[in-house]
Amino acid sequence: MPLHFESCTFGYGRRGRPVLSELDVSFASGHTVLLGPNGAGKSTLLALGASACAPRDGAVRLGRLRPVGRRALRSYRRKVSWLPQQPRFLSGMTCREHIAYVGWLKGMSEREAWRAVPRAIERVGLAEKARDKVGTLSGGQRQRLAIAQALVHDAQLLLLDEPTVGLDPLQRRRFLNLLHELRGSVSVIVSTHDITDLDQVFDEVVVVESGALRFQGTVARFESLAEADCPPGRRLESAYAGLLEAGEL
Ligand SMILES: Nc1ncnc2c1ncn2[C@@H]1O[C@H](COP(=O)(O)OP(=O)(O)OP(=O)(O)O)[C@@H](O)[C@H]1O
Repeated sequence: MPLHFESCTFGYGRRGRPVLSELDVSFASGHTVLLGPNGAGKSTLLALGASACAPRDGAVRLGRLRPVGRRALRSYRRKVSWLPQQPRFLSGMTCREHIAYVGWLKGMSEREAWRAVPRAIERVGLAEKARDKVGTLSGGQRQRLAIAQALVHDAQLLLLDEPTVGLDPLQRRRFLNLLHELRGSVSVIVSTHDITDLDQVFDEVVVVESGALRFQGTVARFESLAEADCPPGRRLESAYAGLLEAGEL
C-alpha cells in the first residue's frame, strides 16, 4: 500500500525549527530502503508515517486513508506497523506475552493475538526464547522481538527504523531473508545506514538529506551513480558517497 507525504512540514515542539519542510514524497508498494546522513530526518519521517506524530502542515496518507480523527487513526494504525529506533519493552513479561500484548494493543482480540504469536516468533528465530522474560534477552534478541511485534497483526506496511543494528551476521542474513519472504504480501520501508546487499532485498531507494528529498529511484538507478571504476561489491557505497558529496560542492 503506498504511503504519501504531501507537502509535509514538521518540527519538534511548538516553535522548533522544521526538520521537514514541505516535503513531497510517495513510497510505492513494495520494499523501499530509506537512506540519509545522521540527522537527515529519516526517523522523523517514519514516525510521521506511523502516525506517532502529526505534521504541522500538509498530510500523510496510506492509500486514501489519512490518520485524522479517532476512527481513522485506529484503522490507520492497524494497517501500519512501526519499529522505532529505540523500541521500549516491558521487561517483566515473557516474549510471547509481549507479542500478544502488542497485537492486542493493535486492535486484535486477545484470542486472535495469542494465536498469532507462534508464527511471529518463529519468523524471527526466537522460538526457544518464547517463555523467557524480555529482561533476560540480549540486545540482538530484543531487536528480533521488536520485529516479531511489528509482524504480529499482519500489517500492510512495516516501517522499520534501523532494524539490523545489534544483529549478528547470521541474524542479519535471517532478517534480510525475512524481508525477502514478505515480498508481495506486505510493503516495507527500512531506514538504515547499512547499505551492503540492498540490491537483494529492495525495489526502491529514497535518500533524504536535511529533511529534503535527495534521490528516489530503483536500486539499479541508484547503483548507476557509482564511480565507473568502482569494484562490484562497493558500488552502492560509492553511489551513496557520490550523491551526498555532490551536494556538498
Ligand atoms: N525528540 C526530538 N526533539 C527535538 N529534536 C529532535 C528530536 N528527534 C529528532 N530531532 C532532530 O530532528 C532532526 C532529524 O532527526 P532524525 O532522528 O529524524 O534523523 P535521522 O535521519 O533518523 O538520523 P540518524 O540517522 O542519526 O538516526 C535532527 O536534527 C534531530 O536533532
